[in-house]
Parts: sequence; C-alpha cells; structure tokens
Amino acid sequence: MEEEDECPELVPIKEKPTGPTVQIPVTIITGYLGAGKTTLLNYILTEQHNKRIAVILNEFGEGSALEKSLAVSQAGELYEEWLELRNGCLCCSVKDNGLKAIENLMEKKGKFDYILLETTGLADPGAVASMFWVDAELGSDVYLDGIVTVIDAKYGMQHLTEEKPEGLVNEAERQIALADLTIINKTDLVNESELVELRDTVRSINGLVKILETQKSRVDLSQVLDLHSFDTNDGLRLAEKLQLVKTSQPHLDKSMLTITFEVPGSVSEDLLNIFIQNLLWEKTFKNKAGLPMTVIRLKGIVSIQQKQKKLMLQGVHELYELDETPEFWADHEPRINRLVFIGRNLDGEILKKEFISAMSIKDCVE
Ligand SMILES: Nc1nc2c(ncn2[C@@H]2O[C@H](COP(=O)(O)OP(=O)(O)OP(=O)(O)O)[C@@H](O)[C@H]2O)c(=O)[nH]1
Ligand SMILES: [Zn+2]
Repeated sequence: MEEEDECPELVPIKEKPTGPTVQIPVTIITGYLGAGKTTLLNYILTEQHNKRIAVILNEFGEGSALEKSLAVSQAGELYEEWLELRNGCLCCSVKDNGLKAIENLMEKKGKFDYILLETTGLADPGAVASMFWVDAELGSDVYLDGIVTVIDAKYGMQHLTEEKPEGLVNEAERQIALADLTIINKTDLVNESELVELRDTVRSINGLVKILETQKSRVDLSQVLDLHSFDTNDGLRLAEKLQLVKTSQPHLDKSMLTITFEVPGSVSEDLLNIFIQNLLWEKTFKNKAGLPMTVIRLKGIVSIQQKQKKLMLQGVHELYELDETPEFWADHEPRINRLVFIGRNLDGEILKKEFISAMSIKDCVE
C-alpha cells in the first residue's frame, strides 16, 4: 500500500559501500535573508585553495516554477544546470532531480572535492538535507557533511521572536534547530549583552549546536568544512557531546527547544524503531498541554540487545537512521541509551516515560 508521492522514507541500510570510491561532502549553508551566507561562501572560496569547491545556489522551495536552475561556480567559472521539479512532494522532486543534476555536472566538469550549497533565506534546510542524506546511503557520489546556519547578530533575535500564525513555522528558528554549526555574523553591529542574549537563545533552541561568532563571515575553515555530522564513524565524538547536552528552557512559550534523557539498559531494535516512528511520523506523544510533540532533529547513541557495538541514531524531520558505529561497548561499561531531541512542544519527562514504557524496560530506576 505504498503511496507514490509519499515523502521519502528511510529504510535502514545495513552496510555502506566501502572501497576506493570517494564520496564528496556537501555542506548546506542556510540562514535568514541577508545574514551573510553569500559572504561566507565567497570567503571560503577565496581562502580555500587546495580544494576544488563547487558552489550551488539553491532555489528549491521558492515560487511555483517547475524548473529551477542550479548555478555552480568553480574556479571562477559559472555553470548552470536545469532541473525539473515535478509537482507532488517537493522533497522527492528535489531528491531525484537535484542529485542527478549534480551528478551530471560532475560527469561533464570533472569531480569536485567539496560542494557548498547555499539555500535561500526562507528555505527549509531539512528538505534539502534529506536529498543528500538518503541518497548517500544508496551509494551516491555525495554525502551530507553538515548544516551550517548563519545568523544575523543584529536582526537574529527579531527573526526568532517573530510571531507566526498558528501552525506556521518560524524559519529562522527551524534553521537553528537543524544546524550542526551556527555562525553569529555581523558582531560589529551589536554590543556584548545583545550578543549574549542571542547566543543564549540559540543555545536554548539547539543544545547540540556549535556556535561561532564572526564579522564578514570570516571563520576558521576547519571549523566549517568536514564536520562529519552524520557520520557513524564519529560515534565516539557524538557520545561525548551528548553527555554535555542539557534540557533547555524555551525562550518563548511555543519555541523550539532541546530535551535530552538517558535510560540505562539495552533495548530491542524493533521496539526502538516503533517508538521513533510513533514520535516522528505518527506524532503520538503529547505534552502536558495536550499538544503533539514535534521533533525536527534527533541524535542519540543507543544500546541494542545482542549488539556488541554502539548504535547511532540520527533524524531530520521524518527521516531517521539507526546505524552501527565502529565502537564496541567495553566489558565493564554500563549499557545506556542517550537521546537528544530538538523540536516543539517537547517535554523531556514525559518523553522519557514513553520511551521506557515503549521499550518495556521494567527494572529501570527513574
Ligand atoms: N556590518 C556587517 N555587514 C555584513 C557582515 N557580513 C556581511 N555583511 C553585509 O550584509 C549584507 C548581506 O550579506 P550576504 O552575504 O549577501 O547575505 P545572504 O545571507 O547571502 O543574503 P541573501 O542571499 O539575500 O539571503 C551584505 O551587504 C554584506 O556586505 C558583517 O559582519 N558586518
Ligand atoms: Zn546570499
């Protein structure tokens, strides 16, 4: 009973293709209108001399045209590729055609070492991310390295506190929630207390994200490129990071926030999949006010029954992936599940209880 135009569904794939084929990292650069995305791209292109970097200006999700151009500049030359967006689910069209366009381009122009993709200010980076993320698993030429969100130091707070009609998302907030790295740019335009307020707000939305501060988007490139944010080989780093995350207080009543919990023991892979699907797809779990918890980003390190290695859980919107990391649980190491969720209407206490009951863990100390 598969619907044809259903959004992509992530089927956990067992083994990634290994061997000599080199996959090219894609970094998505997002951020509200005028925050400094293009300035960042230009800075990277002038600073970075030993990589062949392709820049894609992305217009997905804008307007209703069925054709979009994909501009790729490389070594000062600009190429254009047209892609067709079929009606139906936007993320599916983007996934099929956007990726093909990039592959065509590489066939014609030779391989790139790195792809930077600038989204428009109002785009949902999650939809763009899913196109690279899913296909990377299917042995594609490219993989998603990370989502970088540029924030305007001067107007960032204003964008974040903008009231949206019920049911509509605040794009600035969503871009921060999905980010692996945020760059607070234009720090020359604000004073220290404004900066602190913005930094705290960013942190309250996304408890996992790294925050850099810049003028004219001048960053240390090693902090922006090759983040490996979705890489199961980086399980150890993620495990360390997750331990530092704290449940946050939303900066506004209905704001996005980060919640986290730990539950000791090993869980059944099947029950975990059902729990995640209920959370992400069915939106079964409700907070105290009776509102459905909506998760748009999730990360975790979990212990699955009968598995010797730690597993990494990653989710963006409705897509998720549960993959083995190369890390073994040590003999003396207590088995534990550590989870971080970013989204709206989240209640960490309630979700932890739901998790425990869904995993049928009986001897768990609360
Ligand atoms: N004062 C100040 N201005 C900056 C800084 N960084 C960038 N700008 C300016 O801000 C404006 C917008 O920068 P862009 O890089 O075009 O921003 P963008 O996010 O690509 O904008 P859109 O693509 O239109 O959404 C430009 O005029 C930049 O010169 C900064 O650190 N300080
Ligand atoms: Zn721009």
